[in-house]
Amino acid sequence: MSEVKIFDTTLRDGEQSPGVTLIPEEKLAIARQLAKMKVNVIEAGFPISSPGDFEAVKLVAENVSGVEVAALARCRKADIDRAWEAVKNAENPRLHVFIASSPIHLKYKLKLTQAEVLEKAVAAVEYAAKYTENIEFSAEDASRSEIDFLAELFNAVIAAGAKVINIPDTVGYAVPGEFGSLIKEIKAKTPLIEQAEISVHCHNDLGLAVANSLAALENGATQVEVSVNGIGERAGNAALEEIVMALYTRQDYYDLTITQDTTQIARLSKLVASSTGISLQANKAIVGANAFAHEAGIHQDGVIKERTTYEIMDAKTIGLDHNKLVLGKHSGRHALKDFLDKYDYQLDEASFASFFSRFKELADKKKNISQADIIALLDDQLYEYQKTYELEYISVLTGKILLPTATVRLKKEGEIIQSAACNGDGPIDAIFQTINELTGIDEIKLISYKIDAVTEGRDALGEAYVAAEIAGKVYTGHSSQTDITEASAVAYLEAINKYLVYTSK
Ligand SMILES: CC(=O)SCCNC(=O)CCNC(=O)[C@H](O)C(C)(C)COP(=O)(O)OP(=O)(O)OC[C@H]1O[C@@H](n2cnc3c(N)ncnc32)[C@H](O)[C@@H]1OP(=O)(O)O
Ligand SMILES: CC(C)C(=O)C(=O)O
Repeated sequence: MSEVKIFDTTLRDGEQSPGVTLIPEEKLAIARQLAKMKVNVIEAGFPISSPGDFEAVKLVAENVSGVEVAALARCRKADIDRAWEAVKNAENPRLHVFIASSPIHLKYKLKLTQAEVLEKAVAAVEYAAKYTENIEFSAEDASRSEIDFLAELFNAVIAAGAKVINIPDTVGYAVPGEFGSLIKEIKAKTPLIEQAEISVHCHNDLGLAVANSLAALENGATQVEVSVNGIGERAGNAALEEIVMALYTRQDYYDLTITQDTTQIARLSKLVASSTGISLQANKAIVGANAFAHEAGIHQDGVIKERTTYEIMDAKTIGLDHNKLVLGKHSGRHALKDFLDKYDYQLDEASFASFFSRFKELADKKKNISQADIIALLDDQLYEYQKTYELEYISVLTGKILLPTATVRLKKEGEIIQSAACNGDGPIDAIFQTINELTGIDEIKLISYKIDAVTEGRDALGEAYVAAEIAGKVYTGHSSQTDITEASAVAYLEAINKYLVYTSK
């Protein structure tokens, strides 16, 4: 079994994502987390590109241990000098030099012949070899290059001292079978190939970066270049988490080993998302919010009975606490029952059947059903409660220079009581405090309060949710009204009424 080396380029190619700039301290924090995950190589930047990037590479090189640190350079002496200056104090520094090899790049961009490119590449590797033996050479746009020239180029740079030859699919043009064959052919056509490691660097323009990288690994590549969350130039790079988890999960298929700590993935992904501002789509493989969530009843039933029916990975292996069963329109009885068991609610068969119907009705109406929604629905059914207090009238005065003042009139068992309180941190707080005064229950701790718009437009229904702790137990209330102050007051009274039913038993 050969070991696959994970070369992470989040801090170099990842930072080439449009709109992303990482300050040196952010790069250091990400590099530390990458080292914690035990990636083999961190490409920390392209030092000639700016003083800030030079600083960042230096900071990473001098402060992160247990991992190789690489710096990128064009085939120019000034680039190589600058890259070495930045990376030289790393525990194991690597110089990564590159030049394009495809006809398109040679003709239009570099305006060089193949012979001139070969000469520049060899000269650059020989120059880098003055500093270190740890040299990686990349043939940019390799997948659109002529294979014989590519093999000749690789052979020449290996002779000049390159220890890793990298075969990038720079513009994400290759498809898996083709890219796998390219690696095989390069191996066959490059006489000195045994003296170097073969690396691949795939872009995701056709959504094939991971598939192409895996095809390359199956055909002899042993280093794969990746970025966290797949960020990078244009559509990005092969995603680190997807490559690592594919190799980890499919050990039955691949004859390859990895040495990374997969439990650091979730943390790393969050750190990169927050530092770069590139948030993740919910269905992103491995690290998206839905990657370990199940909503369909048949799937939830399967997962409750045996997790592996619908999960090929355990959420814990990437550092999450657990998977999620999301209750919604597509959920079934087993998932709802599981939720009730978790919260220790016992319902007989008839009550459960009616609760399930009410839950489905709510799910049809509401896009997002929260835990609080279900508990409120359940409370409604469980507490066939007597409404000790009912709202008769409410008025709230508030404004920029006014202290919020609420006047509340309640009906208590046929009798009208009224009070006004001029206090509170805002109009809703003033309402709640006035109700406390009227009911005489003042040891109420508001645990959560939220307002959702149930419908759209100026006449939207507002749904208020209240969870309040009274005498050590939590009671919930909810109410939908066009007036959100009224909805809030009714929801708050509902929680109090439930408490009164409970304590009178
Ligand atoms: C596939 C990749 O991801 S490669 C990495 C790409 N990353 C980046 O470009 C990010 C950092 N880049 C930068 O900050 C700037 O482009 C710099 C500092 C590197 C260079 O800036 P400038 O000197 O102003 O040049 P500019 O970027 O406009 O053009 C690139 C020049 O490098 C040349 N060049 C490109 N690749 C190479 C190479 N591998 N080796 C030698 N020269 C190269 C181009 O032909 C062009 O040369 P010319 O000025 O003689 O026409
Ligand atoms: C510098 C090389 C490896 C690169 O980023 C690419 O070809 O995409």
